[in-house]
Amino acid sequence: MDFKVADLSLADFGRKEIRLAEHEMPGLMAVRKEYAASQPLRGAKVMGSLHMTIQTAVLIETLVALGADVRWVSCNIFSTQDHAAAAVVVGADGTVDDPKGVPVFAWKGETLEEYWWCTEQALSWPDGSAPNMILDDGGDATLLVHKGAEYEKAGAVPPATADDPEEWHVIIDVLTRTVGADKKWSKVAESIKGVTEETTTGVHRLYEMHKNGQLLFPAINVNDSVTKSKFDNKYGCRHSVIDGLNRATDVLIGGKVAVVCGYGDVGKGCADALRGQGARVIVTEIDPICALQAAMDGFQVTTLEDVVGIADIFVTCTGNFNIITAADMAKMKHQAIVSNIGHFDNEIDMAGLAKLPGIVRNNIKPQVDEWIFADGHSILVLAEGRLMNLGCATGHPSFVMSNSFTNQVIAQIELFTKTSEYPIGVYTLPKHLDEKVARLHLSALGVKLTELSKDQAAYIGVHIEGPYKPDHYRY
Ligand SMILES: NC(=O)c1ccc[n+]([C@@H]2O[C@H](COP(=O)([O-])OP(=O)(O)OC[C@H]3O[C@@H](n4cnc5c(N)ncnc54)[C@H](O)[C@@H]3O)[C@@H](O)[C@H]2O)c1
Ligand SMILES: Nc1ncnc2c1ncn2CC[C@H](O)C(=O)O
Repeated sequence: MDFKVADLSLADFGRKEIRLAEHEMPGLMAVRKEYAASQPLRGAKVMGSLHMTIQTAVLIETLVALGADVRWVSCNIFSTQDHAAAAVVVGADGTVDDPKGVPVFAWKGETLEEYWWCTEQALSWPDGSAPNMILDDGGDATLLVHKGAEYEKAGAVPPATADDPEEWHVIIDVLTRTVGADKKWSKVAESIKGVTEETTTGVHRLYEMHKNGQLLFPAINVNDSVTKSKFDNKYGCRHSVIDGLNRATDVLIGGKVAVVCGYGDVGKGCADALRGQGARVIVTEIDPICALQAAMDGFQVTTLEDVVGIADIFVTCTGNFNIITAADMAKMKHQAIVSNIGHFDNEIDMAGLAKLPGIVRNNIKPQVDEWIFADGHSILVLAEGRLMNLGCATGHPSFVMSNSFTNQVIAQIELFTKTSEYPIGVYTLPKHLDEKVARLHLSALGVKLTELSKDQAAYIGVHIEGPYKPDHYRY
């Protein structure tokens, strides 16, 4: 079995934490039980590109329990938990000397070249065959397949230019090496029945590709299951943004001024958490509705320009780019903390910061850098601008990821077993499946649902067993 992880001897530690996590992931354990006999993913060859954490290990082993053949990478160079990766490779029945688990290509602290090498490895099986399903988070695996097929069709790979980001140069290098007469990427694209996408930014990429007529296979937007984005994005970040700040800096948050850029699902969770720690939280927004929500939730809402010189902590969560520029950072207080919890690292202009005259990078510890400006003052940047809850901490806890990942498994089953019902396009799961995911998580929290009477159901126009809301309902 081919794989590449940091240290296989960490497998025993990882297995212990996977066992604890299973207890906190009732949705995944329930679908393992529900589908154990029918094996709906038998024949599925799933390439996964999603943060290689203990929670993801439970997801991977659920896919395998349902019959899937899986290969895995992380979707971020800092988010892998090495003991989780080791445990997945070794497997529950294997040993370090005789691993019987799943091929994983991931370790914490990958270079960009290594990251894209890992993605390339996981997209091809040892026998030369290709995956027939992708489970993506952010869309990097989907991007590599699409660009490879596009350039094979065009007959050439365009060179990266000096203005292109460093990562695009790395991607072009991979494609220049692999695009050729054998039509490797076109065959991969033809083999794939569909992709299930985890996150907001990845979903945005899918809708853009489909709008431009470029999408090569159907996609399920897992992010917009209510039991994903209104839970993971909000309550998950509410938990893990503080974890990231504490593990990175141990700075007191109470009494400080914190700026949250973006008041969507993630921003709502982050602002709530920072206020809970006693910070005075200021929100920036472009959307009048989200800005009004923030104001009515009691937050000051203003522009970054107004507060960049007085704030102590910055958290970007917009899914947009260049939210905090190098010029902004130069104006910040001494030892202000700058972080991003959005999917990609382009929310903070790290390239612009590194180019400032006289700037000095002083590494404090892994994923914590002091950047010292020519005038002598400095700021602390977390995880090199990459998502700090996974770069500086361990991401969301298991229970909230169980909601997200139960949606992922259901989406994989939908797309793999009912492909003909999904012509190329981007879909969300039907509401009854969303409500099913919620139901699977209620008893663990001691929830006792009220039963609708027949008359009440008729009165509000729903079936007793649901769905309980129309598709246009906003939770
Ligand atoms: N780190 C994690 O664990 C985690 C979890 C879930 C999602 N995410 C990522 O976090 C990001 C945000 O996700 P979301 O679900 O909250 O998205 P969202 O679309 O719900 O919220 C983003 C908000 O940012 C606002 N915004 C956009 N540009 C802005 C700008 N220039 N200034 C201020 N506000 C701006 C938008 O109006 C929107 O309200 C995405 O990249 C998503 O993939 C990360
Ligand atoms: N613990 C986690 N394991 C895997 N992925 C995680 C974890 N915490 C946050 N994430 C990020 C995925 C999240 O659903 C997203 O939308 O980015």
